[in-house]
Amino acid sequence: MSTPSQAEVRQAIAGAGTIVVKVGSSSLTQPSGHLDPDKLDALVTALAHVRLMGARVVLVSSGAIAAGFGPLGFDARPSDVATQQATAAVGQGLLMARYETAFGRFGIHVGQILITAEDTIRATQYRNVERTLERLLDLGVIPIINENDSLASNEIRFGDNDRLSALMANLVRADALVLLTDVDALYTAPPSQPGSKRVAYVPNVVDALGDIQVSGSGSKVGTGGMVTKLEAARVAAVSGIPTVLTCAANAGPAMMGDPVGTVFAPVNARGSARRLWIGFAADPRGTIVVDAGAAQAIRGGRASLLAAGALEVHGDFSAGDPVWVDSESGEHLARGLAGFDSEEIPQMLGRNTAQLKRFLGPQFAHPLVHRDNLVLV
Ligand SMILES: Nc1ncnc2c1ncn2[C@@H]1O[C@H](COP(=O)(O)OP(=O)(O)O)[C@@H](O)[C@H]1O
Ligand SMILES: N[C@@H](CCC(=O)OP(=O)(O)O)C(=O)O
Repeated sequence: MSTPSQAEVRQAIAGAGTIVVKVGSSSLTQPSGHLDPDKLDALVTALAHVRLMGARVVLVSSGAIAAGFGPLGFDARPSDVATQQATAAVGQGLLMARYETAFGRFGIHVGQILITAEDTIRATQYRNVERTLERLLDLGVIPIINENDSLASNEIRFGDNDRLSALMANLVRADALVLLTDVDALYTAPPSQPGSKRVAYVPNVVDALGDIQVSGSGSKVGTGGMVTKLEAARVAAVSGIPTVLTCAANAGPAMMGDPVGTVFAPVNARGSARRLWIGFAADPRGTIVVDAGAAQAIRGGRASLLAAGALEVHGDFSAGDPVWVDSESGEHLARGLAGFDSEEIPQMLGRNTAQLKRFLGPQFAHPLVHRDNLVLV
């Protein structure tokens, strides 16, 4: 795929039929960290215009914790996980009530989807989310997505809505991803550093960022800073989706293709959404180590991982969980969804399909990871 020009990428964003917009807590809050209804209203106005012009819009919105801590009587955003989760449970409803009223002024309905990594990694649940979003968009509704903070545990959370928004863009096969934050663009260094310059165009976010310095969140309320936004732009780019990153006040112009913020070109043609999801959505729970023959077959890109080529299994996982597939030297070859629980695998190691069937039963005569669930890294 040849690299498009900046103008072409901006044009593609302006013409997007389906658009995923992510807004961070820092763009919805006052300096004190509390939710700012005026900022929320201004964002809704920009999104409503795009929706009323015919685009399908998905909003990934942070802000549940920001909306919840004031009403609960806290002076600042809580820092321990349990209080954050409780605060998000209170704030999410308040946040949605604001969105419902604000979009209601334009006659637009919203629908809430709260999601955890765990919910979506298994094929059936992934398909359910996909189907629900599709139907909501067909109905003209704006789905509003947030991580299900109250259910997600530290180990399994997406961790930040930047990455979640890129995965959602992939899942709904969006034509553009819009990342809205409290800076107007990506800079060559954190904007507080003297001499940092705006970057208007990133033609290849996968390998052309060596000279950009990024840091974590600059605000009291945001979580991932520029690091997770670049990760989101990367996931979108390899999914074939262009991204624009700018401040919430520029949402309208950014979606019209005006020269604001930073645009990131797609670096791949669109791949299978499901396989990309396996590659990015969740952290592997274990590892299956394979011999040289299996490693070669997997690198070829079309083989399932058979027990005959597997040497060791590490970790505690269930069938359907994501796992690493590693070479004997410890190199990650692929990510995949395990076909068996980790405790079932040791007895299968090194056995061919006929042996598995004869000694363990026909239910074991299947790949450890089927090729449809295997993604090279
Ligand atoms: N190179 C950079 N260019 C722009 N912003 C940067 C850079 N490095 C770090 N940042 C910081 O990232 C912050 C945005 O991230 P964050 O606070 O997590 O926002 P959000 O709540 O929108 O997710 C900015 O306020 C800025 O301080
Ligand atoms: N899910 C959390 C926000 C998590 C998050 O990614 O925040 P941010 O970095 O502001 O986009 C909430 O709603 O408060």
